[in-house]
Amino acid sequence: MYKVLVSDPISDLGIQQLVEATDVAVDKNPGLSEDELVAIIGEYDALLVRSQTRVTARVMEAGKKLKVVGRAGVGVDNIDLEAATQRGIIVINAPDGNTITTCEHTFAMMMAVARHIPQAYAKTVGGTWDRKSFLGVELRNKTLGVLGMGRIGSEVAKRAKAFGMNIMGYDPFMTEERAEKLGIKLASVDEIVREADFMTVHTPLTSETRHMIGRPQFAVMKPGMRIVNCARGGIIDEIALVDAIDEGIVAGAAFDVFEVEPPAADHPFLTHPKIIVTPHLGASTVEAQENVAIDVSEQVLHILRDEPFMNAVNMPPIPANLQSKLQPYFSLGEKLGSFIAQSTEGPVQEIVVSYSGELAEVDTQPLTRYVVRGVLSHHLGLEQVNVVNSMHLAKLRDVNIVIQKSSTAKDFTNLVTVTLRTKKEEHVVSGTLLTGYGPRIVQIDKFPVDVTPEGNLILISHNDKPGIIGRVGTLLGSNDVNIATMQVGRQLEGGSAIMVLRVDKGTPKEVLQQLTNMPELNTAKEIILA
Ligand SMILES: NC(=O)C1=CN([C@@H]2O[C@H](COP(=O)(O)OP(=O)(O)OC[C@H]3O[C@@H](n4cnc5c(N)ncnc54)[C@H](O)[C@@H]3O)[C@@H](O)[C@H]2O)C=CC1
Ligand SMILES: O=C(O)C(=O)COP(=O)(O)O
Repeated sequence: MYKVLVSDPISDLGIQQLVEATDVAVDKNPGLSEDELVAIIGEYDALLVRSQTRVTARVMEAGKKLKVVGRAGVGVDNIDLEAATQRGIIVINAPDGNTITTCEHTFAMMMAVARHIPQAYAKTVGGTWDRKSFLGVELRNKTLGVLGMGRIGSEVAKRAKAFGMNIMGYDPFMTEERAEKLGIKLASVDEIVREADFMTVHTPLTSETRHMIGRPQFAVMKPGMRIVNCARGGIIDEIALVDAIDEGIVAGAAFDVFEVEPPAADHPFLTHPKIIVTPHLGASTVEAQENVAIDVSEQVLHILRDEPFMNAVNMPPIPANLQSKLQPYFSLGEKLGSFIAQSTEGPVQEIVVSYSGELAEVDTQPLTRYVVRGVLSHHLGLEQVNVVNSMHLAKLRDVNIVIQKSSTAKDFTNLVTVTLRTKKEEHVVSGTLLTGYGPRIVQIDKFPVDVTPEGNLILISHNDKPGIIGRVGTLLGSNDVNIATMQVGRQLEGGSAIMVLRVDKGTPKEVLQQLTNMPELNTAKEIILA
């Protein structure tokens, strides 16, 4: 039974599929402190959060069984991604479910700041009928600068056009073609601050975006600018903004997010007459909360059940068409890695993965992660290594990963070859997927073979002499080790050769030793492929 902890207020309807899953038990416990979370996280396989719970390195460390942290929303700045990656914990988010909702909140804020709605409301309900103090401005014919043209920024730009606004957009990944399609002008931050009448930010908070609007930008800003932030506190320098308003540069600001949340009681935004605020409500609609909770629950279920999943934040995304090409090779890649690690002695120095045939034409990075996982899990344990942290763990241990590609694969449509170099020796294994037969190991070092990569194997290296196969069979038989299949590979008659035996159960160490002691037999290694 998988245990899932929900530590922020997340839509009940959205997590229904988790609650109803017969292999999952869900506990809801919102509002935990870091210490409280650390105390209980050890028993959970998955953690579901929004933006309040801080999933720190301490929480990850205590989460001994933790496989996935699911963020019902977009921003993952409350989750220590580095710590998650190191521990092989997958972090997923629900990037699409709250786009429209946050875009609509941005408009609510933009119009509220243009027409002084919160200030006018407060005065009216306070008993004062004041029609003079709240002269507003129209959006029509004004220029809107959008910093960050991702999901939300693009939706904001589309809607702003309906208001008759001219739009300038800045995003490092925005192409001229896309800008043209959206009917906006690509511009730099500098151009936007100098020319726009309204500005809205929709980037994540990163070292690059922190204070991207600060004193130098306010210094050259078009007077009368109105600024909206429904993305992350800290993208706009809060103190510099207050000064810019007081100096008459900025006419008003609408903020949904703060550098520190909740803000201190004496935060200048809370009392400034030209700043309006909401308490991080961008994603807070019934629809968005259901959407993000449904999306994240679905992916968490996949991860817990070892099924393919989407939206991992600490792993590069795999496009769907690539996923369908690579998926069948994931298990083969991991088994080749595991096979070669078990058959090669000494500390690992280099893993060379060669892809030939059609595989050489696609991005095989995701498959390489499986191969590396296979190699490292032999040394570090299967629990420690997964496809999220396999490359990271290899790098930490100074293991060099080399990728080679060749468009021809001799007799096969595709071939994956893994060479393992240790301080002591070097071995090679190749595998493929045979249509109708499934995965096969087709070469071990220089010997062609045909081995199904599963179960308990014994890999023997020997000299090709009469009688040796019989003696191996007799020894195993007399020790109650039943041989299911046997493959022999050699290059030249009487030369060096290998034997791969599939046996029904594990082979005791003493038996392997007795095999190794046989004349004409060089090594005998047990290889277990799950
Ligand atoms: N207030 C709220 O409740 C909510 C806030 N958000 C926040 O809104 C922001 C945007 O969300 P999405 O549009 O879904 O993300 P997204 O990932 O689709 O878009 C972010 C865009 O910012 C761009 N970007 C990154 N660095 C940049 C830089 N230095 N300058 C300009 N652009 C840069 C990226 O290229 C990307 O296109 C995130 O910070 C997210 O956490 C999202 C949902 C709700
Ligand atoms: O999705 C995001 O990035 C948000 O900021 C929404 O945060 P929330 O889930 O409302 O705590």
